[in-house]
Amino acid sequence: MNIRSKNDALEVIFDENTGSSKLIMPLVWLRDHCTSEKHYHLPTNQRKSSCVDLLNQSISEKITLDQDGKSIIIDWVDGHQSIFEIGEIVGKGRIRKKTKERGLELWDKETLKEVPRISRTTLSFESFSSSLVKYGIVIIDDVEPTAEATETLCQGLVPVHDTFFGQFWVFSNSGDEPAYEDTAYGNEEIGPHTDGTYFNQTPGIQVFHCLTPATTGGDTVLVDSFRCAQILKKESPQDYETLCTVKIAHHYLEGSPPGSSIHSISLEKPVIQTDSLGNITQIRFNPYDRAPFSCLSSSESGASDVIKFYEAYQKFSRICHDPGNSLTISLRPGSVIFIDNFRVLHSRTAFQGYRKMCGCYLSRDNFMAKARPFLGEQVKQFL
Ligand SMILES: C[N+](C)(C)CCCC[C@H](N)C(=O)O
Ligand SMILES: O=C(O)CCC(=O)C(=O)O
Repeated sequence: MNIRSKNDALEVIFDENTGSSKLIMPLVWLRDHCTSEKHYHLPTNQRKSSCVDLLNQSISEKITLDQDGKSIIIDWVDGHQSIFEIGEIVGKGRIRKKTKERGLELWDKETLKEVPRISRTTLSFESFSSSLVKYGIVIIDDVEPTAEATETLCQGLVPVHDTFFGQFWVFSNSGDEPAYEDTAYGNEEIGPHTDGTYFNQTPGIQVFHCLTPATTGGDTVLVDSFRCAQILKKESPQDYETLCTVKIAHHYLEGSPPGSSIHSISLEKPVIQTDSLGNITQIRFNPYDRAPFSCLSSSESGASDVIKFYEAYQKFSRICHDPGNSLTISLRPGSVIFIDNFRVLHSRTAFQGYRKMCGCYLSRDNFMAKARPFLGEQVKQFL
């Protein structure tokens, strides 16, 4: 273990079993991470500094290692002293390694033969959350086939994510239940999509329970869009990049044209959302609910960028529609499906006869808060 002052930073060289490692810690970063009482409110785990004076405070007078070489002690010019336990401060500061799949099992038709299932009678939040995080889908069986029982089950698991569709919905193609102006309330085929792309706060988890199946058709097709994005990246990195950067808006309109009006519209966001390390964090894909693409300019290069976007979007859409990448199931009364709406696309085949569904959206943040204690370190940080 070795420390060296370098202008406005501290160079730390330490042994990491496999050899020596070097990290350069800017002094301003160290002062910002001081967890002494002056800067950190322990009972709430919140920082105290508003940062108005942070750089002025970040001038060191003396930097020393404690006797056993485990902590760095910095005396700052304003008289404050910070003590940093080396293992802890390195853990906080090191750029998180890009983990390949963050504990996620990306799947296609070959690798996931069926949706993971749990019986309500043996249900634990641990098994529920680990399947949902790993695969983006899970079915709970042996549920009483009523809207009330489904609602009670969901409320016991995760708080509902409310939208203008209501907290809990019952919908069919009969016109008996309240209907919105969306193809979900008809019997035509709807291709793979994520829901609520027209909300800035995308619903986190989609729940469906088919209370009355159609006479024929009405199957559910599920697609792991993270896997599809991975395929796109491999086949065509440039198109992948385009979908990570070009931002588009989605909307939900009400009223028939020409009198239709916007009821909900999202800010422009990319189809593939990634974190700073390039990990995919969310896919927002709904070709049907896209708002007008306001992208036209007088420049030729602008026009070619627009064409590039359509080429990338078409390629991604084709991958998402490839039967080799999807799993088709028939939802049945008694079985409730939970779908990660940031990752798994759902679609419905056309159907004949009366069909009744119920379901709701669940809050993804609240799900994750409850699930984190059951998840591995890797997964906890990334989702
Ligand atoms: C789920 N529920 C039936 C209430 C509404 C369905 C909305 C589907 C819509 N096209 C979207 O992508 O959001
Ligand atoms: O009817 C279904 O099975 C699903 C409809 C749908 O895609 C939706 O509600 O988002």
